[in-house]
Amino acid sequence: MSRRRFLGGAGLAGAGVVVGGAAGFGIAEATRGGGSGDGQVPFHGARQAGITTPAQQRLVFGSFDVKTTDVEKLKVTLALWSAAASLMTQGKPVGPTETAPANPPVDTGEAVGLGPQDLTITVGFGPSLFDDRFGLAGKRPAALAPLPALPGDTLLDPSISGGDLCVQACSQDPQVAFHVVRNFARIGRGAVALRWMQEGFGRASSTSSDQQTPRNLFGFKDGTNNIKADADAERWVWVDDEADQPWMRGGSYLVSRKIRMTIETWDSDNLGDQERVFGRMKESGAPIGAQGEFDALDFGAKGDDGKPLIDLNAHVRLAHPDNNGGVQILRRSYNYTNGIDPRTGQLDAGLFFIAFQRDPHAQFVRLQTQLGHRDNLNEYIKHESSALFACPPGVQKVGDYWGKALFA
Ligand SMILES: C=CC1=C(C)c2cc3[nH]c(cc4nc(cc5[nH]c(cc1n2)c(C)c5CCC(=O)O)C(CCC(=O)O)=C4C)c(C)c3C=C
Ligand SMILES: [Fe+2]
Repeated sequence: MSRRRFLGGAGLAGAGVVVGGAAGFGIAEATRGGGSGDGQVPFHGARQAGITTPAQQRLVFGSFDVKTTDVEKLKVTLALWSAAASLMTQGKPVGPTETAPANPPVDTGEAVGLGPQDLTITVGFGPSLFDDRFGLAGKRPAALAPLPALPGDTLLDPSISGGDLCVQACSQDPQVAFHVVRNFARIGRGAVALRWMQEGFGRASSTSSDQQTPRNLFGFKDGTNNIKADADAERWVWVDDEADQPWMRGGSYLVSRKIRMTIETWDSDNLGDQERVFGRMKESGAPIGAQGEFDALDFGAKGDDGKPLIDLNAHVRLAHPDNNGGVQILRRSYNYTNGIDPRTGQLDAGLFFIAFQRDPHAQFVRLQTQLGHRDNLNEYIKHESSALFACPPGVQKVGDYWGKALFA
């Protein structure tokens, strides 16, 4: 298929995907809905949704390997995905669910009638996409160099790490989010294949001051000191005009870490120690020694015994910008459970940690190096998977596609 043909939409129609027309633009003013499922987050825009968008309740995250070595097929897949995403974020199927009885329906059907549910679909490119298969080696940004080995990485499982492409689907409804990854896999069959997938529930990071701070599976408020102001996002999340690779301007880098939490051990720990681990009070979320959740952390405060109120290896002390040269990240994590670990009979559950930033090496790596060495929390967690993706700027209009400037 020629470049002109697929950019003209012939490829989309040929693959059975209805190309989103001008209807996709009419929702620029759409509001985020309540419980009715009709909340829409605009898909088209200079920046991808699903990064600074207030975190929805549910996540389905898919990592894909590219199976073709034909760059045109890869581009067609990304164009098909972009057209399908425009439709799904409006609550529409990606094509007819009723076809001739002899043919499979184009849309798989499970999201019909559920509404858009604040769906956002965020796509990223892994470092491995920039090997010698697609002629992209010279276009890999310095910030997309693979993550170095970090303390605590010894238990990482390569089969659930990395990937050439990622899709982060977030929604208020789990089936709407699942529908995205399933249909992306279906649309891309022959060109891409799912490598690993992770579901998440109960957003475990507050990303907006309008949201009540949610709790992680250890029962602590998570996201209190997250990036919430636009100015901080400009400084720490979005790649700006000085980027070494122009195609990433307006994008962001996503780091994911599946972090198993040893819940049974945690549940037998006493409350005082649980609070010492984080440096915050469990119920209120306040820093130890303070009253309110949003009170400042005072790392110099000492108790009657002369010891620091916030332990020297407390998670919040080690992760705080004051102790990391000012560095911040935008956390957008979700709780997860994959049932019971058959080897131990214990809960297989934890935090699917997602962070967005403009430079993962200067930000995530710096934080995790310090946390991995000293964090009190390490006694109760295991990092099981790791991935890094460059999320390009947004798809601006119908006919454009994720990464168009990369392939230009
Ligand atoms: C490398 C970055 C981080 C990893 C990995 C990480 C794992 C992790 N965190 C919690 C729970 C909490 N984290 C909290 C704060 C916090 N965490 C990080 C970074 C990582 N966390 C940062 C930058 C911060 C903010 C520090 C600050 O500025 O004060 C908190 C406290 C509440 C809050 O501010 O969000 C909790 C609770 C878990 C359970 C976990 C791995 C499973
Ligand atoms: Fe944390």
